[in-house]
This record gives sequence, C-alpha cells and structure tokens, in this order.
Amino acid sequence: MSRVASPCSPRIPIRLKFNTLVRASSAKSDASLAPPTTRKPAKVPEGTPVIPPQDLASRPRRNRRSSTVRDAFRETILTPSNFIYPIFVHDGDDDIPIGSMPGQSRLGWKTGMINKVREARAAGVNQVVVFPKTPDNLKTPTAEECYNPNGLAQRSISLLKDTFPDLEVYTDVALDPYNTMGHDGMVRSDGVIMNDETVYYLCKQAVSQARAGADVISPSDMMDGRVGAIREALDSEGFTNVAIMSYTAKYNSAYYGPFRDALASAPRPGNEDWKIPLDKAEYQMDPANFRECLREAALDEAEGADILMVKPAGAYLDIIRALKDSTTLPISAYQVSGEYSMLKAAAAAGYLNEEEAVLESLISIKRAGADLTLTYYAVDAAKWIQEL
Ligand SMILES: NCc1[nH]cc(CCC(=O)O)c1CC(=O)O
Ligand SMILES: [Mg+2]
Repeated sequence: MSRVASPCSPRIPIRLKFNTLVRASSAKSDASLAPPTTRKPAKVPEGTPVIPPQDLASRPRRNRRSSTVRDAFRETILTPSNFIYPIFVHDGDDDIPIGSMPGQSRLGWKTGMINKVREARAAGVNQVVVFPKTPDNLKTPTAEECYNPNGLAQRSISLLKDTFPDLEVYTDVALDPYNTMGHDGMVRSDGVIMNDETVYYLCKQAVSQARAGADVISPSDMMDGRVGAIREALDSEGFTNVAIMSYTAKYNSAYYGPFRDALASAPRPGNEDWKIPLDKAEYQMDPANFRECLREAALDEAEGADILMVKPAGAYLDIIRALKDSTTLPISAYQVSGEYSMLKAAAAAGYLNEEEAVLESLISIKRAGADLTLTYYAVDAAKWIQEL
C-alpha cells in the first residue's frame, strides 16, 4: 500500500524505501496503519476516519508530547530572584488599600513596609523599589523635598537596609511625587519642562538616597543627560558602588494611571498664567516610535548606566527584544500599574484564570529579553512558582 504524499512536504527517498519495506512485509489491512506495538492500543472515537498517515519528516508535536518532554525543552523559567517588587509607602502607620490596584496598599513606612518585605523575602523576592507618597503640604513647584535627608523615601530606605542588610533596595529618582504640578521635572510658565535645572535636583536626590543606603538609583524622569550627571554626582561623593538602573525607554503610556492614583502624582491643570501640560509627552517617548529606543539606550550606556529598563512591558515586548540585542548590559522591564490592574480586573470578573494569565505575562516579558522584571505580582508570582 502506498502512502499519500502531502502536497507541501516532498517525499524523502530514504524514508520512502524504509517505509515500503515495512509495509510490504506487514501491511494487509487498514488496521496495519497503526504501528506494531505490544502495548494495549488506544481507542479512537467512533466516526474517526481511517486514513493513511501524512508523510511528514518533521512533526514538532513530538517535542511537546509529555510534560517531562515539555519540561526538558522549556527555554524560559521564571525565578523569584529576577523579580523586583515595587512598594508604595506613606508617612503613617496603617496600610491604606489602593482602590485602582486591588491587593496593593500604601504601606505604613514602618510596620507595614517591613512586614510586606519580610513576606516577599520569604517567597524568594529580595529586591524592592520604593515609591513614597508625599503629603501635599510638602510639595513645591521645584520639589526640594526630594532630597530632604529625613524625607519619607530616605527614612524608608534606611529602615529597610538596617532591617535587611542583604535586601537590594532600588529607589525612584524623579520629581513627580514632590512637585505641586505633578511633573517629573520643573515646569516653566509656558509649559516647558526644564531639563538641565531638573537634572541638577535629580543629582541631589540620587546622592541623598545613596547616603540613606540605596543600592540602585533608578531615574524614571526621562530628562536628557541625567544618567551621566547622576553617575558623576555619585562618584564624586564616594558612591562608586551604587548602581544606576535607568528608565531608558519609558513610553508616554496610559498604563501609568493607577500608579498616579496611588501617589496622587498626576499632572494638575494649570491656568492662563501658568500652563501645565496634562501629559508627559514632552519627555516620555511616543508609543508610536521604535528607533528612538536604540538612541536612548546608546546614550544611557555611554553615560554609565548599569541596567537599562523598558516601560511598560507587555505592550512593548519588541522594545525589550531590541534593547537586549543592542547591548551587553542587563535589561529590566516594568510591568506597570495598568498592566497589573487589567489582569486583576479580568480575574475578578472571572474572565481569566489569574495565576495562569499572570505567569504567562511574566514568561513573555522574560522571553522577550528581560533579565529583571518589576511587577506588583512579584510576591504572588513567587509563591505560585514555588507551588508549581
Ligand atoms: N516618575 C514617575 C513614575 N515612576 C514610575 C511610574 C509608573 C509605574 C506604574 O505605573 O506602575 C511613574 C509614572 C509616570 O511616569 O507618570
Ligand atoms: Mg534618555
């Protein structure tokens, strides 16, 4: 009995010869299309058509046929040591749930923060990034509170390092949590966000965080030249071991909404006298653009960044892959508040299996090239991974 050639896969002569021999000696009926085996034959549903097998040299499904085989060939494995957990702190005692981010709270900077970090460490997550919620009365147009040695961020960093010396503490460098106008930089009356004046304060902010014990300074502001300026400021103060994780390709994204809610840091409307842009398009990147990410990456690398970040993550996997291929520096990606809240909302509505969808999103980010992932799911995901 001769086999039916598949129209798209040419016959391979050697296979045909072997096949013909086998068929010639044993083929008698349709039943012989099943391979000879001493194992009990599996049943097929009634109505299954009896057809000769396709003549395929390659059947990718062979490498997916059992969980042992799938485990053996899995390229991307999540580990909690790649996660960075972003925490929000406030200058009070109680933890205050964040409405737009179910499951996340503004933690009391003492007890709540320490308890949460202890829980994260128990799950294997030993890296955090700290975001302070500045009380309104401490905000100014030029954001001096950002480098207050006794500010909330500085106190929180200190307490974390005193309590957990081996915890890797990342800090946020930008003016928006301290700026009355809700921008990452200082705003001029014509609505221009001033670059170099802002960088001067970012350097003071970075040094104050290093003095408090920070391990990694993370500028999230997107001002030009800030990585080099911060590197120089840190070095000149003796902090040559403090690293910089630059928000290199940070896009002007709607997915930051819940975060701005959490910190009450959204841009405020201005007036005739003082124009305040209601978005961050002047400094964050246009989501429509790709090539700019390579330019930003080359600059940050030349200026001395230790880690390059892409943000957001899920909708920017092409950017993660491009940076990964353009540098030998480690790449991080930030699964931002909006990505978290979308997954939470869909899970709460019963539209998605939360654990499966979240782990898939994190695998995809890592597969795209992220060495580190900042995610509000860090602790949950670490626990799920341990249970797998
Ligand atoms: N410097 C601001 C900053 N740092 C981190 C985030 C967003 C993080 C998130 O959405 O989870 C933002 C928001 C923004 O740029 O407006
Ligand atoms: Mg830049």
